[in-house]
Amino acid sequence: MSSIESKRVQYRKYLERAGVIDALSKALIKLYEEQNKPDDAIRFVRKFMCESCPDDDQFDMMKSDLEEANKTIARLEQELERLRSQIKKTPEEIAELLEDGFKSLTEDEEFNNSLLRKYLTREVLDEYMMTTTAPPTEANLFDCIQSGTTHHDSSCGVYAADADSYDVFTKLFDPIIRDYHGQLENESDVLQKDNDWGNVDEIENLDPERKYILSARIRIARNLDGYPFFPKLREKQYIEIEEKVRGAAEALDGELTGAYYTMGDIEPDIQREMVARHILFKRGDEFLTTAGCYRFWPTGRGIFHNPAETFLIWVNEEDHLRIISMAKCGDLGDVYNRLVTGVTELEKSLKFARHPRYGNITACPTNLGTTLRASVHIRLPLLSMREEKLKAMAEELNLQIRGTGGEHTQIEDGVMDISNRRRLGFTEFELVKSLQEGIVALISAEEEIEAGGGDD
Ligand SMILES: Nc1ncnc2c1ncn2[C@@H]1O[C@H](COP(=O)(O)OP(=O)(O)OP(=O)(O)O)[C@@H](O)[C@H]1O
Ligand SMILES: NC(=[NH2+])NCCC[C@H](N)C(=O)O
Repeated sequence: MSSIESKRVQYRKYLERAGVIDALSKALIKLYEEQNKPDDAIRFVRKFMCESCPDDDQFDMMKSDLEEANKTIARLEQELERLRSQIKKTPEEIAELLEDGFKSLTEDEEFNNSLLRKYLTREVLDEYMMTTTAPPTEANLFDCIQSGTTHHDSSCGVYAADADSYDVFTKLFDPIIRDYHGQLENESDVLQKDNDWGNVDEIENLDPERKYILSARIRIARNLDGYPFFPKLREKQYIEIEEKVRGAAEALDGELTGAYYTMGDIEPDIQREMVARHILFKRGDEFLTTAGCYRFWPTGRGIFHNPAETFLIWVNEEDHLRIISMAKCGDLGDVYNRLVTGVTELEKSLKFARHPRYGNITACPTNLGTTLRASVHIRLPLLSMREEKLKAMAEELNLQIRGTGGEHTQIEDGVMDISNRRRLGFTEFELVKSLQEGIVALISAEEEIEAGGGDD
């Protein structure tokens, strides 16, 4: 064997060992995580890593390959750190994190408009300092507010770590929910009644001449009963959820017939291309990252869609399911119809979580209730140049404006994403209808400006 070949053999062995260590360390960390002994895990893995390294002679032979080997080890170390940061914290550590987060949030003079900032008072913090949700999840307040205390520019700033979080930390969540959805005056016990899809035929094509609307989309979120939300999901649960949703989706028929693609099997280039075509979610939203949304990526994540790409299910993004209906035109009626059929079918085989007060339950309080966001990508060049007028109309019509790259993106070339802002306290039908009315009003305003008026 030539010395190069021999080096390669050694190097392969070395990498194999690194692979073994990698797998082993992950398993170990998880085991120790259960027992709340992170340091033992790290020590054990490091010791194992040393024992498994090639001896000195072998090391000499692989010197030229050491850079690669080091990268492998660095990746392993990084993985260890990543896992370590997820390991269960002591109540004292949690209290310290909460104090620090509260301090930095309340002392920030520049970014102070989040709902978290508005409702996280000293009293609320003290009351929940040592509280956790029910086992086995045992989420603490920090699991819910970590994103908002890190990103002071959040509009909301909280995510429920499990369904129980809404009840256990109610003095924080309830006012946030009622404020966001315009229900501050509503004292009733039930803020969201049963699903009510209404008369689907009343929803129409909003732009039959295809002058303004490029596409329409309605999505709802669902979470499976009995599982925590993304901040506390374990790797095994990600896989279980994916399996359940996949099974239910693959049983759909007619126009909804499609295939499931697990994220790990979608090439990165293809993923990027699907994101650019607005059909796939992206990884990396900073608010979600801090809340723990991308742990164990790409495990359990994926997408189901029909060949026409008009019916899609996102699996294990922000919620366990995002059920989506789309069309490359303004036919909101067609989109709504398909969504209703899809969710009705899925409900037959999946048990979705509901809250007695808030209805369909989601990780983010802004999505509770109907969980429905109906949107159009619309070109309104004249109105978009009149920013104040557009903003005032959106406010009046309860609409939200985003860029077409998704949430937290900017409007480009007069094309924007306009959707209903509220999701709770109204029926599904009322919200889609209100988006319909809002879009009709915006198109009329655009036409008025086109005709030389509308600048009052
Ligand atoms: N009407 C639409 N036509 C085509 N694509 C759309 C439409 N509305 C949204 N999208 C696309 O869907 C993707 C996800 O959008 P975005 O993240 O803003 O909202 P979402 O999926 O409703 O969830 P969330 O509100 O939780 O962020 C993006 O690629 C966005 O461009
Ligand atoms: N995808 C969402 N849930 N968006 C709404 C809120 C996003 C972010 N946490 C904020 O507070 O600004």
